[in-house]
Amino acid sequence: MTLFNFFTCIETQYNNKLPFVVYRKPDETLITALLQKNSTLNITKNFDEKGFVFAPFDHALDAVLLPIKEASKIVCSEYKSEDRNSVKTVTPNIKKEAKDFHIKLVNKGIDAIRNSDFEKVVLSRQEETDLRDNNPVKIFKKLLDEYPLAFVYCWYHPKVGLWLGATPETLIKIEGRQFSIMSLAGTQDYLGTRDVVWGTKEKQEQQFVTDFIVNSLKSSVDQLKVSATETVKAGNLVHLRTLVSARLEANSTLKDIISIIHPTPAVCGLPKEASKAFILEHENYEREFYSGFLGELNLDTIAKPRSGKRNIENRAYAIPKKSTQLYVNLRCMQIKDNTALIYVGGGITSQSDADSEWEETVSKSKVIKNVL
Ligand SMILES: C=C(O[C@@H]1C=C(C(=O)O)C=C[C@H]1O)C(=O)O
Repeated sequence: MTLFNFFTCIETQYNNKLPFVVYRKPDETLITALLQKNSTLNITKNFDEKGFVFAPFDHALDAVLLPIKEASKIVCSEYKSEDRNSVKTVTPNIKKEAKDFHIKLVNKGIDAIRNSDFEKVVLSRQEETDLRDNNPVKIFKKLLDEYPLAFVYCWYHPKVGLWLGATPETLIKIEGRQFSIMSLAGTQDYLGTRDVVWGTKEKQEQQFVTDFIVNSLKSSVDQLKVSATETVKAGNLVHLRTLVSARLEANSTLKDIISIIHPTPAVCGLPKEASKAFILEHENYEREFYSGFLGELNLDTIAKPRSGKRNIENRAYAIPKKSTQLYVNLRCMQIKDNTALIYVGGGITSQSDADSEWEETVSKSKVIKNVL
């Protein structure tokens, strides 16, 4: 399909108020869109259908499914970045009350940690920005251009809303029974190199995430492996990242694994229930789908042979498998009329400093503001 036709189909779908998702996976060129043929709001409870899932932060709320059987799938492989002369300087437009509220919130979190209510909590805020242009396809293209290493998406349902983002964080990838989970936390501004020194606060907050993933999964998986921790670039920021991989035991389902790990301490806290209760009580807005997850669910794929040789015998061993690739919904926004609601947060530990945590959310908000 030509580039023009591809984006015209998406615009028509949006104008007709029909649900769709369009996305590009990290470091790939292929863009995929699923266009739902009706406006039904489908929900998944068991994560056993095939389609695209969009799940909220609060796992007590419903996850929306775009079922593959109710959708037309279109792809585009020839997208090239356009030179848009986009203005990159972001004018700070932050209300003093918003800053004061966030600093108070972080200090409340630090006090609760010192009081041993929990060890880590991720506290966030929502920032409103007026849009010069609210065309989702134009904004999606800018996200594609700016963030080639992110999972870039635009998701729409007339009964739910319009969301876009460019997230650096994978929640889980599963092919057959083999899976990997990302532990991503710790943030610094990117200053031209990934060769940076990390403080104990950042190392500890990321270690909390890795330990949580390993400890909560070790009894339901085999062959658990933990990678070395590295510094990764995500737009104007760098983070610490570790990958945990394993095989699902025969009697564990995707639903089991999701309910164990989501929301991870990268977006919620540790322990999960106490930090989540604090978030729901003290943040002054609803996270909805921010820090939830989204992605392809149980799609058919052909598993590649293990050997690098691409010969006929190898192809004979290629096995059809189900593949799930879910991403954490970060560096995202919701568009309502001419306003973008941008969502940003950061991990608070006993060593946090409220002013630095505020600055971290300001840096994170630039990921989205850069494209508006
Ligand atoms: C919560 C966010 O990001 C998460 C929190 C991070 C941190 O506290 O350093 C880093 C990456 C993400 O796991 C966000 O971007 O809103």
